[in-house]
Amino acid sequence: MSADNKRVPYEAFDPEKYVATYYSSIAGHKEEGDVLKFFLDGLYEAFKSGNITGKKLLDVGTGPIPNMAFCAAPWFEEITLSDFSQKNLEFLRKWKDGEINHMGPVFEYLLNLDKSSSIEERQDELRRKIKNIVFCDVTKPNPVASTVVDGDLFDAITCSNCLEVASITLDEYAKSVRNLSSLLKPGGHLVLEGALEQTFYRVGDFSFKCTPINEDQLRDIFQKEGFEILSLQDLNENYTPHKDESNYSDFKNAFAMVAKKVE
Ligand SMILES: C[S@@+](CC[C@H](N)C(=O)[O-])C[C@H]1O[C@@H](n2cnc3c(N)ncnc32)[C@H](O)[C@@H]1O
Repeated sequence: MSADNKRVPYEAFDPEKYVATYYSSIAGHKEEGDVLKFFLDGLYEAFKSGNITGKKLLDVGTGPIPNMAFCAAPWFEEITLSDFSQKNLEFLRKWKDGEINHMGPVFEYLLNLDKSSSIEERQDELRRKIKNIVFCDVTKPNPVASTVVDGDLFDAITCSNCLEVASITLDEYAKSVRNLSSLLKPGGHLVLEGALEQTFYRVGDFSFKCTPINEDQLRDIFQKEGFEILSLQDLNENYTPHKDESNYSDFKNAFAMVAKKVE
């Protein structure tokens, strides 16, 4: 674990509690409004056209949940999942080996939108295409050093609810964007989702600090770091908002963004 991240005690992140709190049903946690549905709809929208495609995909800060990779899998040959927490990496390996099947409600919801094939087929495809499950620290240059050999960069990166929790200041957030960008081919896509103006979120008894970034700051950072923003949605009136009083997190809004690294 890096020195800087000692202040981010990710050994306290309990994958089972996280899944039980935020992903046990498509309604998500009752204090969070419709944010899970919004994130999943955003993923479906990003990938449904097939325009985001290529050989190698990296998912950053996967946590115990490969939902972004699930939507991307039909369009890529090789997938790398990554996370800072060894507990999450172990959890993902167990899921890939078929020892855990915790993704039912999320996969069902996504397949209902795209009506392509059965959950079993899509889950098998994803498990087969996942080639690496590796440690990642987005706050460091070359965040997944072990998987980028001879400058063979990724065609696309997906990342949800990670950048704002991996950093505490906007400067750190911008550095993490730069670090991610260094892994992406020019012209490659980034599909990013997350919380806006969130200062903490809780897993079990543990409260994790976040950078309370807003939409203008987000746009500004990505444009300065050499991305063209192709789409940026936030929670609109179609979704139930987050409760004002919540023990679990304090986000004011959420976003789903597709951006392209300028060539
Ligand atoms: C709120 S969870 C999000 C998990 C999943 N992507 C989702 O959307 O539900 C945040 C994740 O970011 C990971 N994380 C925290 N700091 C990180 C860092 N410096 N580099 C990479 N991942 C990090 C945590 O281990 C955790 O799995």
